[in-house]
Amino acid sequence: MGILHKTTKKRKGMTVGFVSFENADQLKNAVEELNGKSIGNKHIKVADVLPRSFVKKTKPTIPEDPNDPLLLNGSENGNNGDNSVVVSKGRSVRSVVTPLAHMPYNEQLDHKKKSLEQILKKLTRNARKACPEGVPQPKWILKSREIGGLPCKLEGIIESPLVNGYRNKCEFSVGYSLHGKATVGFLLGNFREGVIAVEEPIDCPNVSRVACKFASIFQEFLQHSGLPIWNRLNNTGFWRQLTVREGKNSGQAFVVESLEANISEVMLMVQVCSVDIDDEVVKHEFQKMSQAFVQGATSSSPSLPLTSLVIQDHKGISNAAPADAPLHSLPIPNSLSDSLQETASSSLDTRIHDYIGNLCFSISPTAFFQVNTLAAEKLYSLAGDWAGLGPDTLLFDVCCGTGTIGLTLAHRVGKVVGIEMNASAVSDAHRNAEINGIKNCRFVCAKAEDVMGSLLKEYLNTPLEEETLHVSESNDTEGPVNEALTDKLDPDSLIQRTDDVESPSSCPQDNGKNLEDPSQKSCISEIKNGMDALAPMYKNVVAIVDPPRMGLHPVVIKALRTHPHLRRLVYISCNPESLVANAIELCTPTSDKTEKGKNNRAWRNMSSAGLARHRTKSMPNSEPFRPVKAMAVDLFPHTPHCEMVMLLER
Ligand SMILES: C[S@@+](CC[C@H](N)C(=O)[O-])C[C@H]1O[C@@H](n2cnc3c(N)ncnc32)[C@H](O)[C@@H]1O
Repeated sequence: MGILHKTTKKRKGMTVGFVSFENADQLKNAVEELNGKSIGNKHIKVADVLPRSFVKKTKPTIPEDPNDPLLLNGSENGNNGDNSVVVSKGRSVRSVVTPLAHMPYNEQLDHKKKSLEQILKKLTRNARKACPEGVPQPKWILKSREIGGLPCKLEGIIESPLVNGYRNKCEFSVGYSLHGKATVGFLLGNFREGVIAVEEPIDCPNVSRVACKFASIFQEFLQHSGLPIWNRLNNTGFWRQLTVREGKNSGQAFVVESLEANISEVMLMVQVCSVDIDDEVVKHEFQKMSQAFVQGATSSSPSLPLTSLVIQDHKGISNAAPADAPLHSLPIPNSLSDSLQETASSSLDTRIHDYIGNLCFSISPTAFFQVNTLAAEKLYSLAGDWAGLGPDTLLFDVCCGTGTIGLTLAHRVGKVVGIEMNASAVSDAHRNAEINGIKNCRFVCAKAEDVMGSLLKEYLNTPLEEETLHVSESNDTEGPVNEALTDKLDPDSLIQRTDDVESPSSCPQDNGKNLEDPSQKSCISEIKNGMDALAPMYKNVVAIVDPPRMGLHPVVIKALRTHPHLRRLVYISCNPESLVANAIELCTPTSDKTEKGKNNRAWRNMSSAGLARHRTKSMPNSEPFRPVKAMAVDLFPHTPHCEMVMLLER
């Protein structure tokens, strides 16, 4: 009907469907247009969605994405503003956020290993089912019976060097507690379940004392603030979320016995929604808030570091702000104590730093960085060891964030090509290469699905047709891809994104430091304007992929699978289900009778593995990879999550 909206959802057989909108205007217009309209002999009735009241027996919600503190909070949260919070009896914030905390750590590891084995078996089962008729089953499937149905050996799980207080980043929701008190902490469940109560994080063993303390300072401040806290039932209010990011300013050895002594930088990012609020009032509140943070930090014993204070202004319904949500930094008042005067002078430097091995990483407020730095170091070194690197290796670091994997392995390879869609993370990656004196890395700011094919071709020294740079393989995509990945490519989009890339010299946090590396502005234009001048024929082409929770885009999988020179692929994943789904597509044999993808909607009800099986039917005939070995690294003690690494070869 041409009605603008964000998503629609209706289960088969249900007479009720759900429509969500980008903004209040869209919603208002849809209500006016739709209410009472007839479809066939039925009339549409529009009603508000009321959260179901919480049912006692509901299973505790396990946060879905350990790296995304938003989901650590519950992906949707809220309070109803009148303090009549939905009661979730018997739940504690500790059991929601850290559901394994009641087990000794070695039992937690056993528990995770068993559940990973179950997930891995899906790879064997689905690849066996998807193997085309007349094509022999690969050896790894036949041999799987000898190892209990696993596609390859699960070599174990590497424990986290730090078990408590390991998170270097926490996003605390602002809401009302079960007792109606304005609270800064974690949700007791998610909005979908009707749970909107927020409780203090004090009992969550994965949160550091420093982060807890800042949450409590902010909570105290909110009791006296003149501006309202965010109400998720009607999407109004001002204060939404507090992110605490911790960093180090020197690479000296980590002292496990005294965790706080290792933290020398703290960035606080406060998310607000300033719509319809007078600028002067906002300014005054921010001043009071900065004072409160400084006062709280200096009066703590020992005092807490506070090096940057950032405001993120976000109007959207969920707290998940887009990467381009406006950010501005607030000066940190240098009154109160001498120790803070020093930090005040650097208050415009809105970044934190962390160390992996002996490399320093400079991280901007919204860029991804693994939340457990010491365990991440183990993860990256495992991935490097399995990747079979050498001076003749070209390493693709797919979904490279701030460049962590590529930069830590750069000294072991000929060249690193990193691909990342978040412009500030790419800018950080360039800066990180510069500050660590690393010269053999190139970072491309784009969605991997838009450039993977072109980059692989470039390093094969195959001349690229001008059009292929624009067309992108995503035209072949069939069936579902995650919403975030369904962007239609417009011919100019690649060029557009190049311009979006923050040039380090114009970066407000740059303190005037001009990093004169032309490659920093290169991005897609570099691919277009004649490729890497030196693009030699690397003997050994390896990819380490570390995609977000939903896994790799089908176009990226196809590009990796159909590139004959790519013999080894190391897949890192925080979601073993999507790793398995992607591995089904990478490892299932194909035949020369490729089916054209049918444009039916049956995929809507398919599991991720079923969907992957379906996609293998239209994979061009190509040599499949085989799973060689897998290993987990526990980055998230006390939660059911861990990172999984799988080596694929052919
Ligand atoms: C799990 S993080 C890994 C980052 C990095 N490898 C690290 O360990 O710090 C996933 C990264 O993928 C990026 N990303 C998400 N979708 C992407 C896409 N379609 N193309 C390229 N990068 C993407 C995110 O911005 C994020 O930085």
